[in-house]
Amino acid sequence: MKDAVRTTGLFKRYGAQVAVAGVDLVVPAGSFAGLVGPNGAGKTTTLSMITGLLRPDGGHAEIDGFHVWRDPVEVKARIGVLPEGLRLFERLSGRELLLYNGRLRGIPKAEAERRAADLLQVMDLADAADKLVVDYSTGMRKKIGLAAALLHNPSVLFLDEPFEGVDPVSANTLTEVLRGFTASGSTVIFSSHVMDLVERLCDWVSVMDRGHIVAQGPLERVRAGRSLNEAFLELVGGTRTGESQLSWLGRRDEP
Ligand SMILES: Nc1ncnc2c1ncn2[C@@H]1O[C@H](COP(=O)(O)OP(=O)(O)OP(=O)(O)O)[C@@H](O)[C@H]1O
Repeated sequence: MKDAVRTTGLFKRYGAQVAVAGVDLVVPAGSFAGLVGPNGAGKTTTLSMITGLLRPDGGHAEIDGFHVWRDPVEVKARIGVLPEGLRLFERLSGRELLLYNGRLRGIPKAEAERRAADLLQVMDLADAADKLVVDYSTGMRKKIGLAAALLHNPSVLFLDEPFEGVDPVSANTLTEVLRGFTASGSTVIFSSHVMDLVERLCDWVSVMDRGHIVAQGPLERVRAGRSLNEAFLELVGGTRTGESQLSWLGRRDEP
């Protein structure tokens, strides 16, 4: 099967801190892939390097066979990104934001308007389409960000914590949109801490810990008969709070 994403020895350090320590990430085309790992594992740094937002100190990354740093135009045309801490043009309305993105991507005006209307409808943002983005809630911002990332029909979609702050009804809608997207052969890669969600949505999982990939492959192989949460805790050495730790917490001394 063709790989949508392939990195070789991807490496990044911040001063003395090695954030990504030689990562070989592989995601087959058409996957709904989860990138999971504890806080500080290097997920955001890895995704930033793959999407061309951050230059690696070593190694390389390919998307649909195109080199992220050598063929940036080819790569940028193929990817959609919903980054962490998304910055939006606050003084545009949701609709204007989508149309502006459409123009940047070279989509003809009438087609961009049609796609924007479809996306606003599906994301349940039609009533807020003419409201300024600055007045959107956290979940609405996620949804308009996702709509903007989908507008040009990318082949590979990168999402950093896409469901954070999104209500259950909207999360369900997003899930359906993304499932339909991968069913047609496109690829989704998203980072999350919510194992149940990853287990429910993904058919491919990459587990990162301290800058390394510690497990990667089809969900069933990574789980190996356990829940993904159990597998995750075993892989990253989940610590249990022993009785000796925080022994004062919750204690009420009798007067
Ligand atoms: N701009 C930066 N300057 C210095 N150190 C950084 C910077 N960005 C990330 N780091 C460090 O790199 C490591 C990996 O961070 P990264 O944000 O990639 O992890 P993550 O897996 O996305 O974490 P989280 O799940 O908490 O979002 C951490 O130790 C972090 O402190």
